[in-house]
Amino acid sequence: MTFLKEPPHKHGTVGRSAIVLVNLGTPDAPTRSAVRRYLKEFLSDPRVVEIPRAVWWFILNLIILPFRSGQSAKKYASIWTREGSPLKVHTAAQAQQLRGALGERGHHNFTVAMAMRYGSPSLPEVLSKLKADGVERIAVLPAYPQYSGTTTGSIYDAVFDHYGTVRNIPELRFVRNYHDHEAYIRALRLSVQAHWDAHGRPDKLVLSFHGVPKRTLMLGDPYHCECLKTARLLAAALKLTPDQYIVTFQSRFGKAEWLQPYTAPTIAQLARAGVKRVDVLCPGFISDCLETLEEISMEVRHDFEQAGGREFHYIPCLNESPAWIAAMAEIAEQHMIGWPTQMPAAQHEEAKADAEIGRAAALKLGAAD
Ligand SMILES: C=CC1=C(C)c2cc3[nH]c(cc4nc(cc5[nH]c(cc1n2)c(C)c5CCC(=O)O)C(CCC(=O)O)=C4C)c(C)c3C=C
Ligand SMILES: [Fe+2]
Ligand SMILES: [Fe+2]
Repeated sequence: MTFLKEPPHKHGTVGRSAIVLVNLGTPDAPTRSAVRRYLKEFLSDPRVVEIPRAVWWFILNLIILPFRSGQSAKKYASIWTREGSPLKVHTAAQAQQLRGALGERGHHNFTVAMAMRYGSPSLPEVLSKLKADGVERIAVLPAYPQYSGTTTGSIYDAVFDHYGTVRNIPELRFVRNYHDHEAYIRALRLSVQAHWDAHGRPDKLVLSFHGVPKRTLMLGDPYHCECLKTARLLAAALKLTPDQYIVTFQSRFGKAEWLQPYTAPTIAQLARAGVKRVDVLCPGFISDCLETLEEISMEVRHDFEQAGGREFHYIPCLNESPAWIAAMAEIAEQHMIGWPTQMPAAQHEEAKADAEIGRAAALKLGAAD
């Protein structure tokens, strides 16, 4: 076993802490080849597709990638912006604003970075850069409020895999979920309230979460329960009665049964049943992306209108809303407890003196400076 080369040890520096905001990832461009590369990495993850590897290799390489890459590229092209993929643009902006919000709370001796589970910037790339910058403590913040083995679990895998190749491993902390965090629910409530203050209220609020195969629920994945809890807390915060909202699951992939009810047919059925206006919120996504901007705001909107619905409102994700940035700062702060991010000057001096002693001793042992 060989480990990655450690950067030269710098005596006289104070170890920094870092928050890494990790999102799913997205293609580098809305082209067939870039989407194929992204889908291949994503769909080869055994956390995402739990089918025996040899069987899945044939299905993925001979059926899914040749057909889906071109279709998905067209969808990506319909939401692509001048700055790039919305998912990446929002995640980068959130990381930058989180840095500012934590600074306002007095945390200065730390870094905020963003990474993607698939595509770039990759976790190994970002974690290596943090090491080179002298980071000694890392809190991993997944962009998923609800835990699922398919998403959060897979981020943990990638972090563990990376540190399996590292000699000097930093202190690690992981945010597991925040589906019921008061500040997250508050940010969702404020976003819905602002939409209703500007546009009036719907006949039905649809809370649409990304689906997962039903089998994962039966095998113990807590995702379904966490989605339902988010919905219950948000409905209570908005003072909604059970008939004023519904929880659905979108983005089904493949032939197997996924969590039900499915978003698209449910919304079409609402229109057929005489519901004139629906508002759709996707609380499981903290950034707008293909699944919200194209699938919900374009495809599902079309289905609703075709089925006789009159008014379809898509309520954007939390993105860079001030309440969400504040919520992220609160969640991050709770996971940095005890870390010297607000290090007083006296401690800085003490750490420097300790480092000098260490440097002198290491030099005596023949270490390079
Ligand atoms: C194949 C199985 C999939 C599982 C399980 C799954 C779970 C899951 N995904 C998200 C969040 C996002 N998924 C996004 C895109 C996307 N998801 C799948 C498949 C599964 N997802 C595919 C194949 C794709 C790519 C697009 C396509 O070809 O349809 C995205 C958007 C990415 C973007 O670039 O904008 C997000 C975000 C969650 C939260 C989740 C389980 C809880
Ligand atoms: Fe997905
Ligand atoms: Fe449940």
